[in-house]
Amino acid sequence: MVLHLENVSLIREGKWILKDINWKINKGENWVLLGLNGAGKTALLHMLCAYYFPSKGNVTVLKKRFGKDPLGEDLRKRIGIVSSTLQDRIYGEDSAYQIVLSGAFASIGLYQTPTNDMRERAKQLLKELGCFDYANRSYRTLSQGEKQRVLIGRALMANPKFLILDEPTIGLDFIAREQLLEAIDRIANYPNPPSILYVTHHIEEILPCFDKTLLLKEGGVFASGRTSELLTKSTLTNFFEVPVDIEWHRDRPLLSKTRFS
Ligand SMILES: Nc1ncnc2c1ncn2[C@@H]1O[C@H](COP(=O)(O)OP(=O)(O)OP(=O)(O)O)[C@@H](O)[C@H]1O
Repeated sequence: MVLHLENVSLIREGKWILKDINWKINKGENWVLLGLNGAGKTALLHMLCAYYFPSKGNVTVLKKRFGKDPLGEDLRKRIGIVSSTLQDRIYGEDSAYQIVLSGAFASIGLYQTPTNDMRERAKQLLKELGCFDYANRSYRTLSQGEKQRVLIGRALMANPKFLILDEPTIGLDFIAREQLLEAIDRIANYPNPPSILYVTHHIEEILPCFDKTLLLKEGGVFASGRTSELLTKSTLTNFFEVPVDIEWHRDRPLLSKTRFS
């Protein structure tokens, strides 16, 4: 099991931000976490990364029960994360290559000497993700799309079992977004892939490899299960509380609002 949340709730400043969340991610599953602004996605992710401790309930990630088992560096390496919080912490003067390499140590910046195997793996990831041409450029000079690929490379460096991609397409144009989604699809089809959790507001970004979806609304689970069964006109109309239509085009969903109310 990759993730198990049991009756997880979170209170901040007297307000229930997450309410009674139950959620299991099994090995081999790829999930989308979908919610509108303020639904609690960031709070939930902070809990998975042990930045927040639940006010109630249990969080278990990769067999480590938070608050019971020591978490340590090993767990940090087994969870790869790409998020805007991470992006803000990266050192702009580091090269794309150094940033990918730093993933081997789950560190921000390189403080240890990488082995030759690590160097080879970093180069291979840069190639796979189409970053090789700018491997020696400093991070701050990269475009948003280039930065996101480098961070995905960093997240993959330690061969994680769980890869969390928190709104990775923010700020990307259509072409950069589709290229990034193609790269994510390739990762999902690796021989021994990590389970991927893809957090988004955008239904059209749900790739066929994301077979499971959790709809988060006002801090609670609105629905969860097979993506194809959840992404229906009636479920999404109830979820968004506005009438919507959903169409499928080449196994990708397209959402539209049917009328203004
Ligand atoms: N530390 C905190 N103290 C008080 N309220 C908080 C705290 N952290 C989050 N919240 C509130 O909890 C709710 C959920 O916030 P969260 O950032 O998790 O939403 P989100 O789904 O990530 O939204 P977005 O898509 O806009 O990033 C919001 O109403 C937010 O204002």
